[in-house]
Amino acid sequence: MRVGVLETQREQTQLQVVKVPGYLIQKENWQLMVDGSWQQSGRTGMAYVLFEDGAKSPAASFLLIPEKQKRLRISSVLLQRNMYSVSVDGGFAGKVTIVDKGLKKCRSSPVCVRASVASTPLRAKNQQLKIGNSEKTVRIGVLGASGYTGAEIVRLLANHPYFAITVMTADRKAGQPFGSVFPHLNTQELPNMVAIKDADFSDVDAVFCCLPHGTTQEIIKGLPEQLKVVDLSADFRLKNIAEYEEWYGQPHKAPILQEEAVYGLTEIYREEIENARLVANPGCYPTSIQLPLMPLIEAGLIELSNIIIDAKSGVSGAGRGAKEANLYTEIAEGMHSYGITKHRHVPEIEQGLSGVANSKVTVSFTPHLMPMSRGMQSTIYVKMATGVTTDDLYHHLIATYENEEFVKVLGKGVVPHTRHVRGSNYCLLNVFQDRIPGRAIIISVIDNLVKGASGQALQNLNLMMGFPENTGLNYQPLFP
Ligand SMILES: NC(=O)C1=CN([C@@H]2O[C@H](COP(=O)(O)OP(=O)(O)OC[C@H]3O[C@@H](n4cnc5c(N)ncnc54)[C@H](OP(=O)(O)O)[C@@H]3O)[C@@H](O)[C@H]2O)C=CC1
Ligand SMILES: CC(=O)N[C@@H](CCC(=O)OP(=O)(O)O)C(=O)O
Repeated sequence: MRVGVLETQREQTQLQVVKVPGYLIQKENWQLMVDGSWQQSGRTGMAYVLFEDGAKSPAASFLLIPEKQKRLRISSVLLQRNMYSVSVDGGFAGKVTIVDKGLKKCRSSPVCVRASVASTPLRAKNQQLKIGNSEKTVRIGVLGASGYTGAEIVRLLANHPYFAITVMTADRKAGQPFGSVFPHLNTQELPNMVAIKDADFSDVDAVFCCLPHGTTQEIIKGLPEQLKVVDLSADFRLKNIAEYEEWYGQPHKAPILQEEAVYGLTEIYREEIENARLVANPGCYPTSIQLPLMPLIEAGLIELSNIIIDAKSGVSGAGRGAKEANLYTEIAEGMHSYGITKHRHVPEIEQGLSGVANSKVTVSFTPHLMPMSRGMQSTIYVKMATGVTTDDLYHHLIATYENEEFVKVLGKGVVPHTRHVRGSNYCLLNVFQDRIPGRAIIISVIDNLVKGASGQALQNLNLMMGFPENTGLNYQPLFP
């Protein structure tokens, strides 16, 4: 059954409201049908869902070919509200139809469906720039493919319909076939790993830079300027160069690029990331900590002082390079703290929290190494603002993340475990009442290699290239 139709012309940005009283769109049956032609045939078009508050989320991407009709399934998580609109861009002229195969009468209030087409020439041009010259596939370089986060990028891209790896680099393992370094990914057809100096970037549109911090700045500086870059290292995360030099003990070698870099905490800085060329992917601890704390601080629900973070990481967080401290005998059958009072993620966490607070926030942060290969938990102790309850914190986090695919607040009292996010891009959160009146305990878990590194990096590159940010990331966690 048809519930909304819009005829449009190129360059038109027009909303048409179609009211369907007494009906609720069943999200699992909801489809967009586009029927028309595109100015930029052979490129990728985007459908967005626009929410009442002005927020805009990519919903589906599709190849712009002059086909008669195309049905697009919209990511269902975006359709949990009753009112939204849809925009399609990429230089489209034709007809958009919203189709609901399972339209059912519902008991709730009347629903409005708005259909729109936004297809200005500028949008179409941006889309063209984003995708690269006449290619429908984005050509990807993975720098540091022989490391843990590099391999995780390769694993995730195996399911990506638009990204294809054309260049892979390694240092000590340069020259070795990727499948012999990581036999679990042996079935993929991949280029050989080469040293960065031998890599040919003429066949690359975007790179994931999975190199140790300190080596990264000069390497990114040497890349062709048109490449989009997501840097997984810490080299571009701190806005203040002096602070970088203080915490990382070395001079910054690319301060101009530092100014350009956008901090890639996807759910918080989505719009800046969409328009960025260079994204500094957050550290794993800062991801697990800022996702719950930033909205609570911004809303004034917790005090800025007395934030205590007890965090724990799996050993893959330290990378694949051999280090005495990471030997089996040093890690197994026990746990220990490290970096006490001086871990380099402290300034990154404080930078993010201070930014939303508009004043300096300091935290007590102690990381621990756990005898597990992947996973991360941050247990965060906070003092609530006067009159605020743990229910207020809980409901605020629910409201903040209700339309997010990868950040989930669990049901009341349900404890997030690291094993609930293993191999997936989820961050699971919950809030608990402390025994001490006025205080609350927040628990946040991620997989350090996915949401804490390569998964979030892919989320970011999807946005930078104009694709739905969940593309290639629909992995359910491995459990048990
Ligand atoms: N592991 C994690 O959970 C997270 C890591 N990060 C960050 O991501 C980056 C990569 O981490 P991870 O994959 O764990 O690290 P690994 O140590 O596992 O891998 C490092 C990669 O970089 C290559 N490499 C090392 N030195 C050089 C060099 N001088 N020039 C060129 N290539 C080099 C290595 O090649 P080869 O092996 O052939 O020598 C390898 O491919 C780091 O900056 C890390 O801090 C961020 C968030 C989480
Ligand atoms: C277990 C372990 O050693 N973890 C790493 C953090 C991993 C990470 O996020 O590192 P970057 O900031 O370099 O990206 C550490 O504590 O240094």
